[in-house]
Amino acid sequence: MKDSTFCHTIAERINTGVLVLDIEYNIVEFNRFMQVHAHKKQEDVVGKSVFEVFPELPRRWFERKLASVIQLNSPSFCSWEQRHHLFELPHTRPITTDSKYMAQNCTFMPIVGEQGISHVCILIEDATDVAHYQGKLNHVLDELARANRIDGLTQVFNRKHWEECLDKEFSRARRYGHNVALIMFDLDHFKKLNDTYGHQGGDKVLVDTAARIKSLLRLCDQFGRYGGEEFAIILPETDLNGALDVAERIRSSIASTVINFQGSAIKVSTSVGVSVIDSSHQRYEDLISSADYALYQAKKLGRNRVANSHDFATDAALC
Ligand SMILES: Nc1nc2c(ncn2[C@@H]2O[C@H](COP(=O)(O)OP(=O)(O)OP(=O)(O)O)[C@@H](O)[C@H]2O)c(=O)[nH]1
Repeated sequence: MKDSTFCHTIAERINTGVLVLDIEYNIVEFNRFMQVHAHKKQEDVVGKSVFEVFPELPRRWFERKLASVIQLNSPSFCSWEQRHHLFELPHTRPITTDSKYMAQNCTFMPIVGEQGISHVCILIEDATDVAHYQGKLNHVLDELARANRIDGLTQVFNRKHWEECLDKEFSRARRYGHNVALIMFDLDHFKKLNDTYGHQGGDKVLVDTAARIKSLLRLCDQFGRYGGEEFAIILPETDLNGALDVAERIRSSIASTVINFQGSAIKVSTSVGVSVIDSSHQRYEDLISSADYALYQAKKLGRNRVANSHDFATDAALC
């Protein structure tokens, strides 16, 4: 068998597209894979410009790619991750993918003739399965990353992630001398509420309360569930007066809202502790302790109220 016949037989049988162009972009070779997937016959495309046969090709990009392959006399690769596909070849997989076209890995190879590079061979590999499963994997990884950050019940940050946010915000504020305020609030007599309406009733109160408070906050505020029925909010670039305003808004919103659960109208209140970064806070945990201490004072003073740690600074230092 002659070399060219040998090569032609291989090109016809491999499960990869083979497209050979001359340096004027005219099609010279169009193997069976291409004929089947592009639904075009060899005799209808050979001799025609590749841009006429595949008008969807990104012409400028394609011309530059071929120019560099020819100039450098070196192969070049374009993966489906860079460009999902070059040629609009419908895929034949009985699976749902984001695109109706075959994902492609394309290799561009210079072919050297007697007078230098005369042609460029493009190998087109079907990467639809890989792209599909990579997409699924990315989706699962995103979900996992989200589950790692979000509290499953209330859909606000979980404690671990919220503390990581506070750690960063606290370091930034200390370094640049900026403000950062902390609000911690805890629903009052929640045990009694659970006893009266059951755990499901308690859960509904937590979910509704978290959603309502979230809607009161700015996008840059970081809202987390600190534990049980206790929540915490980081307010970047916020001074004491600003934080007290937000705290009062939270308190009054919770106190004035009725939560409907299985025909019952549940009313709940909250005690709120506020603290703003100052020189006594060496670590972010110190800021949490201050806000928590203020929250404890709000409970002690009768609940359904806001207290700030700066009013109890001396007491706190004694604790
Ligand atoms: N429904 C429900 N209850 C929870 C959840 N996490 C914690 N709790 C309950 O919240 C209650 C908290 O009770 P306590 O710590 O005694 O506080 P409290 O009754 O709210 O009293 P004060 O905070 O002093 O006003 C406990 O009964 C916990 O079981 C949860 O995810 N769902």
